[in-house]
Amino acid sequence: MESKRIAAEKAAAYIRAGMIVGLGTGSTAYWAIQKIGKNVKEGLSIQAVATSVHSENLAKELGIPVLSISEVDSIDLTIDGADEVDDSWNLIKGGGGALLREKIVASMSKELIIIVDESKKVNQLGKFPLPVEIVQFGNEVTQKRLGKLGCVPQLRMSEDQAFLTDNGNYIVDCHFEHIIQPHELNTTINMIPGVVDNGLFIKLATRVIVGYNDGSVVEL
Ligand SMILES: O=C(CO)[C@H](O)[C@H](O)COP(=O)(O)O
Repeated sequence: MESKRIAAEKAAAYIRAGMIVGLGTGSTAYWAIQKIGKNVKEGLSIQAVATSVHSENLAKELGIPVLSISEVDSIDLTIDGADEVDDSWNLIKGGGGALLREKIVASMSKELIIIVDESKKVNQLGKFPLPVEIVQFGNEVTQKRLGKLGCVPQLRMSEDQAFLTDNGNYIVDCHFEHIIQPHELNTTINMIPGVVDNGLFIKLATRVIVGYNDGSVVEL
């Protein structure tokens, strides 16, 4: 908890007045949104774009002005969490189910600061199941095709129903264990009909900030 908060607060220090700021999703991004809300209350003038309905609601509760994605052409700085970060700063994201909006916002951002606690740093991606957002139509065959890529696909459930993203789609968590060529896998997955996008974020992060349990925080 503390390691996530300190990473988030270090990232928030990069925000300058007048910026359009992308707000990530998850328990680490939560702390960034809290800090931004505090700064806004103290007079910082920014506008934000959120990566999920949940983050948007939180931002509004804290008094952060939120724009719709349709109102912006580009974003100055986005702060978001990740489920895994490798040595090349490639990421697995989507543990919270927000990968599609997160990837769209990341791709529009001049700077993407990833904030993680130390448990998220890995040498190779893949231990964390890779989330893939798929449309409901034909989802059974899409899941089978994902399985042929060498993973065990598992439809994400919420209680006894399929989990639905903010976009009304399903998430399949693909258990690979080892992802050797993340760039190629990203392309291959996204070529499957029915796949909307997947949680591999390749060469999108411009800064990674890691919070440690001993209270230290390191920018990679
Ligand atoms: O990609 C995400 C949500 O879709 C999150 O950034 C990722 O799951 C990390 O979450 P947390 O900070 O709670 O560990």
